[in-house]
Amino acid sequence: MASMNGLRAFRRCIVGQRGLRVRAAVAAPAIGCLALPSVFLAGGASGRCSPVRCASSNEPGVVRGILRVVPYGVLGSSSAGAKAPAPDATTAFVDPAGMHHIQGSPGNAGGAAGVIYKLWRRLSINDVALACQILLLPHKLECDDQFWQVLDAIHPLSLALSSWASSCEEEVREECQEKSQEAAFLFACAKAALALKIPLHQRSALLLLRQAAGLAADSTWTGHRSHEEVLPCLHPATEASRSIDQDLLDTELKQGRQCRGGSCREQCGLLVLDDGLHDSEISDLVRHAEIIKDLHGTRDPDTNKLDIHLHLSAHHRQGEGHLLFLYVLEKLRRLIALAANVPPSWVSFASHFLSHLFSDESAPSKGTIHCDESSFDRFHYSAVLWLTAQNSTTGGEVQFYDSEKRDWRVTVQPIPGRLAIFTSGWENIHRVTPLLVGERWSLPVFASVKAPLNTTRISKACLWPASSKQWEYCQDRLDQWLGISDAPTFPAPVVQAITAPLKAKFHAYGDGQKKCIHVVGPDFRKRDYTREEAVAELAEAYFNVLVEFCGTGLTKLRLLPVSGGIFSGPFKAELPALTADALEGFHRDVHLYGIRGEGIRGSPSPALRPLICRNQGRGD
Ligand SMILES: O=C(O)CCC(=O)C(=O)O
Ligand SMILES: [Fe+2]
Repeated sequence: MASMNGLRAFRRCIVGQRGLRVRAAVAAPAIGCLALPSVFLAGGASGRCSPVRCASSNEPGVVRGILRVVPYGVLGSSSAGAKAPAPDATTAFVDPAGMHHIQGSPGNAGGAAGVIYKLWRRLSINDVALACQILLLPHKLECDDQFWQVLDAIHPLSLALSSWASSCEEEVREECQEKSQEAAFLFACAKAALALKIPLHQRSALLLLRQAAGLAADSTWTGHRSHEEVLPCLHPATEASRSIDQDLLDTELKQGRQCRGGSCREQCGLLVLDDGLHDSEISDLVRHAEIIKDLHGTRDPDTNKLDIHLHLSAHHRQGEGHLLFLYVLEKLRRLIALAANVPPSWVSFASHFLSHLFSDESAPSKGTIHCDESSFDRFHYSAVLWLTAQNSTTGGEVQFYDSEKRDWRVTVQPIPGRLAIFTSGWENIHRVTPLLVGERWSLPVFASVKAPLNTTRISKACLWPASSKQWEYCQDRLDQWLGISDAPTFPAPVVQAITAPLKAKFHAYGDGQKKCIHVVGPDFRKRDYTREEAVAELAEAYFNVLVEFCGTGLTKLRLLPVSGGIFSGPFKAELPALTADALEGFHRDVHLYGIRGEGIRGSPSPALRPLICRNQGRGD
């Protein structure tokens, strides 16, 4: 195709006056990239025209003659059976991205982008080659810029940390390796980045905070246990209402786990671990709690109890103290997962708060006898971390009940850093004895244990797939189940470049073989767009894609209709026409300014300067 005919043909084709198959597919672009015909920008068939500029003449022939509508997707195939080769090393393909995916993670993206990320994911996760390019040799054992660069660029985090450690100079390499496994170091780095509010590192910092909590949980788990009981699980023999004190003790019980709405194992028990937190962490957490108590706390007049929930802590913005609270909570969540013998992703908090009691003769604490799961169905596992010391003289100990012997079976003395984890059912009816002297701080947490997905279905699909569809389901869900789809982010240069809709950024993945231009198209559902505004924004997005393409020196570009999926909103039916207009408008602008960016008044247009490139197309 050459000259204006190309553009006209393109327009006819894309708006559906010709080529029914193409029209149908373009008009319903949300079905995914593989099913989509691409709007295909190729180098001029004659070989003399570049995708952006005709090399042989200075005529402003930018888009004309180089657009071709093809009946396959940017990855080379379509559900209608048309096939083209997968993009090779000389072809860039466009990813119509969503802003929150670019800035967050590709996980769970749908439509065309979702299909592209599947490919992207397989290529870029654990991409050690990429890691090595980015690594500079660090000399210092600090979470310096170098450290963050590595962390932001490589996923999963454990791989990033080991890459960082192995990049250390030989004499400190061993020390780096130790540091990369040390909860305190990783948490200190996370705190530094989060407290300094360095937006770039925030995601890595949160991952790091979780990693640190996971390591700390493992070490507490293997530490000293002052008490360990395996118990038969119990629940009410008949549908029982919430009860406390004597009513609860009188409830008839039978064996078995209730665990409503959850996926608990038929294993119940009580475990007391002694190395829950370091001394400095305990004093920092108490200090944090005291500050919030003094500023915001309101005591329950009936129980003389004051609870500080996470949102109150967050609201108060005690930066470091709040992060410590988050870290401790995450550590407790991990420990519950270990005790419940389930993956951490199964455990979510239903409630948690820093709890304060102080002895007050006028309103002594009551020591209500209760069962956590009887209070709330969704409490499947409980844990309490104690931050102060209590004993039989001071009161404030925790007693667990033996329903068969009808007596207290064990008394646990709170000491700072001690931690009890127990199943929340009727096998663990308990009370806090009235506090007689002093003050008491504890951190009780209540967790639901729930398999995030239908694991039976996943297992079946993975072990005995009856169809390719089932196999796909297996791969998708397994990724999700293992947390893989949540793990990666886009590479830092992409995240840094695409900070707003309409921006585009080229990145080569997988040893530089897969060349992708990410672009965030306008989301026409976000506000009321006039048709002109819609065309203008699309044109800007295409412009940005072409500028990126220009910079690559590549010869072929596979482009699909930007904003063609769910972003098309009210323009869904009209999108093919909008696409044609946007590309035509783009052509007009270039015509106006001239291909070298000289404006009509002779002044260069800086916006168009990047378009002066010499990509020599061969056609495809
Ligand atoms: O603070 C404690 O030691 C335990 C509190 C408790 O049992 C609860 O809040 O359910
Ligand atoms: Fe309790």
